Amino acid sequence: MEERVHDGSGRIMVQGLSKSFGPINAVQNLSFAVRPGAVTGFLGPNGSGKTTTLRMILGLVTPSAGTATINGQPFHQLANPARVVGAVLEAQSFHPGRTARNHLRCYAAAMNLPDEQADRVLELVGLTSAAQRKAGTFSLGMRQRLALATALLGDPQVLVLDEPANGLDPEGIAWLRNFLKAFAASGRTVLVSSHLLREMEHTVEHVVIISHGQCVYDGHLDELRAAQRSRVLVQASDPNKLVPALQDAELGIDYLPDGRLAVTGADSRTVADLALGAGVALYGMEDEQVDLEQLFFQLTSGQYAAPEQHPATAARPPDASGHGSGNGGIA
Ligand SMILES: Nc1ncnc2c1ncn2[C@@H]1O[C@H](COP(=O)(O)OP(=O)(O)OP(=O)(O)O)[C@@H](O)[C@H]1O
Repeated sequence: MEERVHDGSGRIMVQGLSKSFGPINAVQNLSFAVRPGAVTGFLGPNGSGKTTTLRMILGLVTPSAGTATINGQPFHQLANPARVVGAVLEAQSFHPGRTARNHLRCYAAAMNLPDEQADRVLELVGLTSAAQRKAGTFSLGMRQRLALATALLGDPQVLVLDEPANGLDPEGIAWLRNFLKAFAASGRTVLVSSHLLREMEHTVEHVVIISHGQCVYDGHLDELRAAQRSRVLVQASDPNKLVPALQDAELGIDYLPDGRLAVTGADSRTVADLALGAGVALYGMEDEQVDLEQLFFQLTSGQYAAPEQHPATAARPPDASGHGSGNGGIA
């Protein structure tokens, strides 16, 4: 291929980005950075503002406030955007009667790229054997691959994908995971949205989680994992007597609606010993493990009580209201 446009930082910077549609505040004061070399997951439930944010990054929606830049420039100021950013937004439509190869050749011609580039990207996405098939006969998973191939035509430095795993079977998801990881490992930038943390758990290193258009977590997935707290759920004969003993031991206590206490900071044996010391009988005890999926649900439903802040890290756990400052971790 001729001249490459890989000389920029490859960074996506979102600063104070907001978008309202009439009374709907789809995105509110959102800030985050996406760096090359790792896959960044942009996670949030349906309707949390992911697509609107990605469309603002790609210059398709005008922000109500704030900025989004790629390589330090707004999308519309990039000299050759298709060579800098490849994007797949929602399920794309293809001319049903056109073969995959011809579809790609049309786009390659529009970008001034040689025909051979079509075959190169078909191979990259594992569609070589379907090159002569009409796009109208493709399964949803194959259409996702063809959309990705289209995004890759310009050999971009940055990939932005909106829910690319939708419609993929487990094998397709595994393939996508390996592809995105390898793409990022080659020093490029990947921002990929999903409403399912589980789907992205093994793909992404860095996560930006949004809820109601606001950032609730921006940091490494490993640090989010470390923030998982297991709790001991205790049914005590006299909770009012047990609570001071737990407080003296500096343990965390939540009151559950069913009358049990949820204790953090100690294992069940320690809690049992403290109850014994306080002369309180225990009618039941249960270890509760909070998995990543639950944590994601708690973060995005706004009911999450924050773990201790990790001062030395850029990770930004939410405040007690379940919402972060919205200024997630800009370096
Ligand atoms: N063009 C529009 N006009 C009016 N409201 C819109 C428009 N686009 C998005 N919204 C609203 O903005 C909010 C955020 O939508 P957005 O599509 O960005 O969320 P999302 O996280 O991508 O969700 P999904 O995964 O369901 O696409 C929603 O309440 C949506 O209804």
